[in-house]
Amino acid sequence: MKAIRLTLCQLCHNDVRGYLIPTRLMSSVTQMHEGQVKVRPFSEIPGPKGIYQWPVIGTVLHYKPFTKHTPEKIHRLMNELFDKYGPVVKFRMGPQTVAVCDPKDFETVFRNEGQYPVRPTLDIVTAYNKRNGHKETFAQLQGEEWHARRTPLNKRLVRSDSASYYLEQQGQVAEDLVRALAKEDLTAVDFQDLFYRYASESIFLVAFNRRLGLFEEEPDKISTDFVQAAKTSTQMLQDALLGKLFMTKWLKNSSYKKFEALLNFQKKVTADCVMEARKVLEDRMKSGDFKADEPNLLFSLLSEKNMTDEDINDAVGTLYAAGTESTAKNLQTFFYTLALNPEKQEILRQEILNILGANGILTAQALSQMAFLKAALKESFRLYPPAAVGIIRVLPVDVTLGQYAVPAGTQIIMFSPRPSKTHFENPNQFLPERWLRSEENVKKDTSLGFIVLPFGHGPRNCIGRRFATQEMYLATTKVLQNFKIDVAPESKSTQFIYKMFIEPEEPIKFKFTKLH
Ligand code: HEM
Repeated sequence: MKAIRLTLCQLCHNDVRGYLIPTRLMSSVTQMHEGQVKVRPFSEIPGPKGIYQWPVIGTVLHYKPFTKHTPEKIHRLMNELFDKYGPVVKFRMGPQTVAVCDPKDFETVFRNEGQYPVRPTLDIVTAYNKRNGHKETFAQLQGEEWHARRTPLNKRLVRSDSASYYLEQQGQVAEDLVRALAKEDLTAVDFQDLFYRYASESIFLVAFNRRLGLFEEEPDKISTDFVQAAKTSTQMLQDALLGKLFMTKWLKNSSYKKFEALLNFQKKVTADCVMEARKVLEDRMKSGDFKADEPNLLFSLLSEKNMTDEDINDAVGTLYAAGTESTAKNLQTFFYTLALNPEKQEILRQEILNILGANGILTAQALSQMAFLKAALKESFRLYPPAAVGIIRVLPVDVTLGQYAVPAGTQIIMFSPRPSKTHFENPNQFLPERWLRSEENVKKDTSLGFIVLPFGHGPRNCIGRRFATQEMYLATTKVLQNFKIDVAPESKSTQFIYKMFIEPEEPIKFKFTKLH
């Protein structure tokens, strides 16, 4: 089962002979180890052997009915492999893969990822784009092509003030969420749906300059159809990531046709919304009401000479798609963590009330003072890592991981959920305070800074991280100003699974009790 396509060739799997590091490798290794280190060849990396190393079958054999594991619980499989084989494991996850769990190795990988980090892509998306004559989606590209498409977005999404421009508008969405949570008799599924609507509405207004209206009594049909199409296609992408739709690369089977129809519809709505925004922009330009440093993302992209309409549609469509489930699911997990830890929830509420009062609105200045809020979210990310195998790289150079030589072109998984538990005192406790004192800890060992990486790291990290955190801060401050968060007893031992991002095995029965 080849779930993942590598765009760099995998020619380099020949063993590295000789036990001392060759001179051309030393640059990457000497940063990590002093003096000459004995390096063992790639062939000696421990892991399942024999048939487990065969293409397709080697991956399939890790899961039911051959083992007790399922792709959604890949974190358990990974932990089992590390328990058995040590901190560097070679196994099949699609291609032959090396998985590491030591933050020192994460540091080595990131220091060697180069200017254009390579992350594996999804075959079904590439097949769709090729079959329909579209350019490849920017998040699927590699090398200079990826860089050229990411650069204009970086400029507008990653600057510290890029998200704060939307604070007020996104704050109104947080108020809609609070009103919806105040309704009685909401079920566990309703809560899940509300978090989804919140994330969807918030990022849609950034990407398309308008509201979807999902909190209205009767949302517009186009909006609900668009959201449903995005939800279903994201679920299909999750299946593809877990290796379930690999035939769609070769066959236009029924799954592929469904995916194609969903994407065609989303592309049409996206193009209509962007065209509408272009008309508004043209009017503004005619009346002289447009400056070169426009802070509005869509207007700013539309005024960029180096971007075609197709590039812009792809960029904002990708931001919407990548920014919905991710934020919804992680917001839900954060609320769950706060519900299980009422004393910490109270400390956080007091911080919010001290800075904002009972009804105040979050501003960039207020946010800069909320150290406990930021520490609490980081600690929630540590306890419940957003993605199990979310950070993967294929390096352009050979490196040494642990004591093993890993050739360029190998798929490398950095499994951060494990050091999130092994490298911290009282790892199962929710202790936001540990991040308030973290400066000195991080100074002691730089690799510790590579453990809790909810948004990845380096030039290819999550481009939407400022928006994701802003939306989570907005929702949390508004909700804690208004409610006490609790969960029903049966949800207190919720197990989490991964479908691209973390989600509860069963929907969580939240209880939002009004404070006033
Ligand atoms: C809590 C919410 C989110 C989490 C946990 C998350 C996590 C991640 C991670 C782990 C990566 C891979 C990074 C790497 O390989 O180093 C990523 C990539 C990406 N994320 Fe997010 N993300 C979130 C929200 C968002 C939002 C709101 C947007 C859009 C506004 C977004 C857009 C993207 C895009 C486009 C990429 C691919 C970037 C590229 O390939 O250049 N994400 N995200």
